[in-house]
Amino acid sequence: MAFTHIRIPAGEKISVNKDYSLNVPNNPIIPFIEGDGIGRDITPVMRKVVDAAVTRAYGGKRSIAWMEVYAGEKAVATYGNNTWLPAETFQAVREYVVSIKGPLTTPVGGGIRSLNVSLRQELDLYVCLRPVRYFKGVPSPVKEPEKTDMVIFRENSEDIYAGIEWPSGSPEAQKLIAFLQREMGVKKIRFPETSAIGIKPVSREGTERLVRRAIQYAIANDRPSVTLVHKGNIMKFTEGGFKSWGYELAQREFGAQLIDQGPWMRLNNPKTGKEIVIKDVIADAFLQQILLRPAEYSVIATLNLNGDYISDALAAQVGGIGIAPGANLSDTVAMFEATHGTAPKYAGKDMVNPGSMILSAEMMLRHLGWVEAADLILKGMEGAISARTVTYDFARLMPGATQVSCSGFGDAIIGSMK
Ligand SMILES: NC(=O)C1=CN([C@@H]2O[C@H](COP(=O)(O)OP(=O)(O)OC[C@H]3O[C@@H](n4cnc5c(N)ncnc54)[C@H](OP(=O)(O)O)[C@@H]3O)[C@@H](O)[C@H]2O)C=CC1
Ligand SMILES: O=C(O)CCC(=O)C(=O)O
Ligand SMILES: [Mg+2]
Repeated sequence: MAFTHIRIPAGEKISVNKDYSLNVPNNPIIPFIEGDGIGRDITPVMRKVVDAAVTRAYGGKRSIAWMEVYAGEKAVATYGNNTWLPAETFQAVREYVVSIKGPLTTPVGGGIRSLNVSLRQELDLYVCLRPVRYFKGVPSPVKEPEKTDMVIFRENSEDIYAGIEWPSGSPEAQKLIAFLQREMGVKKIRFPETSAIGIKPVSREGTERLVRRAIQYAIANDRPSVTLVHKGNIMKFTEGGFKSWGYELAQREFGAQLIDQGPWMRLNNPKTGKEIVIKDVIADAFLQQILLRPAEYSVIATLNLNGDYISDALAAQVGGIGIAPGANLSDTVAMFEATHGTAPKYAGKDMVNPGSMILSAEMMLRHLGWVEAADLILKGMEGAISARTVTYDFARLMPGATQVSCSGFGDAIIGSMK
């Protein structure tokens, strides 16, 4: 079907096999969303770095055909009529299988709901995958940042992010509160007249598909443990359910056995024969342990809100959200995106760190199987940082470093690929 505003470049579509593996042509069409705020700074730099890596790795045999698709402020400017997320953007992202996006603005307290969350929900991108690793030379607030090496699997389709909530005083909130009080015997709403109210759906299916992907990842990548992070002591049936269903899945599908009386379990990695420990920790305790004993954690499986908080907290330990990459995944579609937002005060200043988006693209290249190009991006990033050529966020913590612009950092990465 023809698009209205999306221009299809010369190139070929990626397709998905029955076993979810990809057929990647040498000139795949990759949709990209520029993003709001600093999106206009970091997205062009990401594209330039990726193109340089691909050219260097494959000498013209492979190239990416970038296809701009629209969301956020640029969509409204392009489509009019207050169109924040055009239907053809969903269609393109689904049809072309692998895409990358810049950050999108979400107003607080009113206005449109999160476009980021809408994309994830609509496309059922149920895994938010956020690896957190240290690059040598990056300034960090902790003494041994290299001990932080975790991969977060954040459930991306349910929890309070489902957006089922009503404002204080609204007829809907009043109706729901009255129902809870009259029909469900609820007596614990402290200020029923003025309460806003939200609903937190957490399902067995949603938990199982997320935890399954986390364990599969641990097996494929020779990781020593998977930790279920939850607040099940307080939210017994939602977060507590996540914990129980996660353990049950590990037993049922991966043959995990209790360690002593449990609840911790172990399973044998069928690829390596090594042990993988399945454990759990309560979310608040986890947030202090990642600072005190980060080496004890490897793969993390958690619910949507916990995963949002944990992502930024862990990113800070290894240098900040300027270099925190990520991906949103369904069984077939993959949409890569940075962990950070639109940082509006820096928009258009060619100043911020493009590292998060570049490393998200590095994950994307690896997902395509273009590992040589992905490796070149890592080499370039490591080279630029070790030469102490960095953007403001690192420079302010690295006395004597050379501060460069957003685009200057991209050029330093390209220069270090040699
Ligand atoms: N996936 C997405 O699209 C996301 C969108 N958002 C949205 O973004 C908007 C702004 O959110 P906000 O809470 O300010 O969070 P942001 O992540 O946009 O920014 C917070 C701070 O993080 C630092 N930062 C962010 N990105 C970079 C970068 N590339 N390089 C260096 N430093 C960086 C800056 O710190 P400093 O001031 O110290 O320099 C910045 O002020 C909101 O509308 C929010 O909803 C938020 C998160 C994810
Ligand atoms: O959608 C948003 O505006 C924020 C999302 C967010 O913080 C995240 O995904 O990490
Ligand atoms: Mg966040």
